[in-house]
Amino acid sequence: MAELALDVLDLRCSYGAFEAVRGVSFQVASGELFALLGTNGAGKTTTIEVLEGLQSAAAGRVRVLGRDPRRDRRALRRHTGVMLQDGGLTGQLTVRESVQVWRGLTHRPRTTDEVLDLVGLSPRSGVAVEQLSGGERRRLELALAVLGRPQLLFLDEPTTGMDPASRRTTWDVIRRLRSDGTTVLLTTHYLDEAEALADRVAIMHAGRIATIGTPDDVVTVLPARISFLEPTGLRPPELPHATVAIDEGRVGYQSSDVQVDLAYLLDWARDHGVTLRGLTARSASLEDVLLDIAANHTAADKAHQ
Ligand SMILES: Nc1ncnc2c1ncn2[C@@H]1O[C@H](COP(=O)(O)OP(=O)(O)OP(=O)(O)O)[C@@H](O)[C@H]1O
Repeated sequence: MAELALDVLDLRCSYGAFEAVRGVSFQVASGELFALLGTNGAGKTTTIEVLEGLQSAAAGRVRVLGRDPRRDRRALRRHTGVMLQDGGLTGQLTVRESVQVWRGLTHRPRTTDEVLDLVGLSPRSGVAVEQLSGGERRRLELALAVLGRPQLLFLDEPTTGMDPASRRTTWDVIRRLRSDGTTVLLTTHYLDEAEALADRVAIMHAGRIATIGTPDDVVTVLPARISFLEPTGLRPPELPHATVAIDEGRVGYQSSDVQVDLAYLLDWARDHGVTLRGLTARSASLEDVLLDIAANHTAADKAHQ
């Protein structure tokens, strides 16, 4: 792996007697966009707070840009940008004034025009923060996080409250930052966001990393899905590599060889003169993987409590 921006080895964190992070290890290369995903209470925020130097680890070794995030917090602050879930903006200031205030606190900041242009807020520069939409507010928080051209950017739920168009604009900004060489650690509950943006993802559950890899690799552990509306008066066929279930008028197959099964299904439909209405065939998604992890780990988690 290229130079490491993040290096986490066997991290453990506790709140009193409760161990919230139970031996987490991962590495993020410089310039990589890495998404930390998981179920509620999985330990993502705790892990990120350790990386940001806000919390101490109970055990393990953590390096951020080669430094100890707790001991070297001040030095690291120059090289990292943090977009928090509630960025502490002042409602009466305009967008431009907010950026100007933060510029005064930032080492070698971008110009106000550059950063507003980057996040698409130039047309809103004279508007008071309290009059911004939720999505515009998140984009202003993103502008403040990248004001100091950070090497490493922490993005915590960056598109919460945004409509689809605003999300796409924000994705483009994040992609641009990444292509300029910024390392990004993203957390999000929108799994399509991780699919669209991340080079690699880790899915945490109950204090551990359940799976890690590229989005494509992570989803291959589960079968692909084929589905269509149930044809009237005809039993759907058995497919060579799939199991089938019918739910509320929709036929759903889970297939370990989607190409062979789909060809078989289309032959069957032609031979029987059936139109497969609403036909879809797709790989498993990150959401399928997360749901599977949550369902299958439940018994083991209970044993730990
Ligand atoms: N200050 C605290 N005191 C006690 N327990 C805590 C504290 N903060 C977090 N926890 C517990 O630690 C576990 C991990 O919490 P954490 O916030 O890191 O999870 P998360 O993955 O970020 O969850 P979410 O997606 O719901 O925000 C949870 O069971 C949570 O209840």
